[in-house]
Amino acid sequence: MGGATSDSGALAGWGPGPVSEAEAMGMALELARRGVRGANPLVGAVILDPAGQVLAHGYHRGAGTPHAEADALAAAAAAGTDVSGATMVVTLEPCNHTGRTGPCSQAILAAGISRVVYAAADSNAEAAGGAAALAAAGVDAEGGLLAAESAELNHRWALAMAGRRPFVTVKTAQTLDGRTAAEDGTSQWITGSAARTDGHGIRSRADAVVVGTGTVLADDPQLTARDELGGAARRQPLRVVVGHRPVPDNAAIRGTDGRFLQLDSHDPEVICRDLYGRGVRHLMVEGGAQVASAFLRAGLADELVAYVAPVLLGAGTSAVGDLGVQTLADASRWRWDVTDGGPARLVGQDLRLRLEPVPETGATPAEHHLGSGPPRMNTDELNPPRTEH
Ligand SMILES: NC(=O)C1=CN([C@@H]2O[C@H](COP(=O)(O)OP(=O)(O)OC[C@H]3O[C@@H](n4cnc5c(N)ncnc54)[C@H](OP(=O)(O)O)[C@@H]3O)[C@@H](O)[C@H]2O)C=CC1
Ligand SMILES: Nc1c(N[C@@H]2O[C@H](COP(=O)(O)O)[C@@H](O)[C@H]2O)[nH]c(=O)[nH]c1=O
Repeated sequence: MGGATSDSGALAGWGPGPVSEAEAMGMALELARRGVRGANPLVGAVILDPAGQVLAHGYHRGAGTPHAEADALAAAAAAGTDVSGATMVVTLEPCNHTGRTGPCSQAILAAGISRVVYAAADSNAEAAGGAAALAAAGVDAEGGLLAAESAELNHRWALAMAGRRPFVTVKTAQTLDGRTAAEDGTSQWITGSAARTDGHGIRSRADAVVVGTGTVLADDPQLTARDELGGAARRQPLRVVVGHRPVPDNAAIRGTDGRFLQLDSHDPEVICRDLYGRGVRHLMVEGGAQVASAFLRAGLADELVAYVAPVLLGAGTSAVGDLGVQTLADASRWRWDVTDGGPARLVGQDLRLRLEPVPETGATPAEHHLGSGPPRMNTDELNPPRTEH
């Protein structure tokens, strides 16, 4: 029986023969890395027949889209592949709750999967319990295979979950010399329309977008998510202003849809706690420099997305302000994020860079990325360039 895949590309780098569960987990981790960061963890799944042949695979494409297990099951169903009696190898414990999608534990049971091998347990209390539910229904559920690799992939997401705060993406649009505005405060536009549309893609995935009063008074931003033609995206974030000064009654950010909020605080922890209480699980910080720096100083930046324009200003506002770093040894160090098509991509005329904080384990970025798991797939083939989000 032929294997089904959720992508047009096959699992490049892996031969057609049977694989072990550990090798399948390696595949699932590579699939997970295709996903996009945000409110949900990156997850990949591979379905094996009893002989170890790959029947189907899938991954999670971000909040609101099918989970990896559902994606793999859908791929199998679309190909007419019977997965009853098969093994689901997945990088995260299957969820047991109805969020924006249904519980994976139920989908797995309905498909007749008889064994589930997962890597890391789900640290999201709202979704956990899938393994126990599966075991109670007679499925052979086993956790822990390559758990460290899976946990490492989602280390910042897990930190956010444990802290009961949103996953935070800090986005900047900057010049080659790291400026986000000219000396007179003008900043529209540093990056081109393609990069701005890409940034709107993050807005539409995020639950809330935050700027400081300085940005509101300087730019009068709309802060809505819009497509390349300026049309409203289907999903709109809550528009949040932080700071003491009042937001003018006629400010564009107020809009007319009621999705506007001002928080009279300078403290990122307070802001995160408040927004989490309002259901915000992915927060995008759009600046300006003072607010972005405050999140960085507080260790509350889980992802950095920098759009770098081929422009020099020589003076003006720096993308980030004082981080309390006096000497190089104290520098805030980041690593390139290899997920979601890779850390660097040309978007129109601008370069989009994506980074994540180095986990505090002492391992080097290379050690983190390469891990010590089973043989790896060809990442180039797994990460085809994507043109939009
Ligand atoms: N290219 C880009 O990516 C972007 C560029 N910009 C540009 O940046 C400039 C504005 O920068 P900036 O003034 O830094 O803008 P901010 O949006 O960071 O606003 C700063 C103000 O926010 C309030 N505030 C809230 N939290 C904090 C905090 N933790 N620390 C300090 N202040 C806080 C304070 O005002 P209060 O007294 O009211 O409390 C402060 O004066 C503009 O020229 C704008 O065009 C802005 C965003 C993105
Ligand atoms: N200048 C600048 C950005 N600036 C950010 O976008 C906000 C304006 O959003 P809106 O009014 O919705 O179009 C502005 O206040 C600031 O937060 N973004 C970018 O992608 N590229 C740019 O060159």
